[in-house]
Amino acid sequence: MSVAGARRAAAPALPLRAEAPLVALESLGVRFGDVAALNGIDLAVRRGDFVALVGPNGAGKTTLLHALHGLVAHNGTRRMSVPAARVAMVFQRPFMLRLSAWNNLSVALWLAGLPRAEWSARAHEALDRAGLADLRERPARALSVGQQQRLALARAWAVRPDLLLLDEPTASLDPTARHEVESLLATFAAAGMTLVMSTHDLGQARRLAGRIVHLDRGTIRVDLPSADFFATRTDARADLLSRGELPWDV
Ligand SMILES: Nc1ncnc2c1ncn2[C@@H]1O[C@H](COP(=O)(O)OP(=O)(O)OP(=O)(O)O)[C@@H](O)[C@H]1O
Repeated sequence: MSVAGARRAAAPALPLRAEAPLVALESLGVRFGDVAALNGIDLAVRRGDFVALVGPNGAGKTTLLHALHGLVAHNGTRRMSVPAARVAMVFQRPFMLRLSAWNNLSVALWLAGLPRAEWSARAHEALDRAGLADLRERPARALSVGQQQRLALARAWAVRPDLLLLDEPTASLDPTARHEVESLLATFAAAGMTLVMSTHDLGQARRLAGRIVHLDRGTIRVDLPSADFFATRTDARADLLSRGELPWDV
């Protein structure tokens, strides 16, 4: 069963749909000087969603992730339904402190304000989940890039964010490491985490996400359940194909 399918089977659909969105952007715009990076964005992310943001270079994907996080000045509205919601972000290139893998996790748990009594159990569980238990004492920066990215995901998982934002999380990885990261993300999704991920890999979007948002020049052109996006020959798909964003076999 696909990740989206597993999630549908596990989750009671109606109560989730009835809830207020975890985060909602309404008529949101972001400018950098003369550049309108985002314009008229209406986007509601609900608990348990796995949204893939797709679109060409410069479309506004990273800016939209930052807007969801509340990190950029904007016009329009950004609403979060959970007060003091935890939002975590994972980048294309993992950023590790010059500490052991274990201590990188401990620092994240400390910064998240979690009780010290919980740190050990959370760190063990997160490292196990990421397949890094044997590497816990290694300097994080001495790990391979793929291992560091799994550590970044373990670090995010350990604090149980309400929302996990991922900016092209596999763009720097070889196929094996990419597969490992995708498997880990699938376990996060199956556990009910809410994820929004930018990617240039439409195959990856199809494998992981339940919903595809296609951005172009700062506006949302398509926002569809993944099955509908890939089942229908939308203008967006044709456009992505022509720009080389979408391989022919997806
Ligand atoms: N800090 C900034 N200052 C000025 N312009 C910016 C800044 N950040 C982004 N932009 C511009 O905003 C637009 C959207 O950029 P953004 O990085 O969000 O696109 P993207 O879809 O993530 O692109 P890519 O796929 O290349 O990562 C681009 O025109 C970019 O040049």
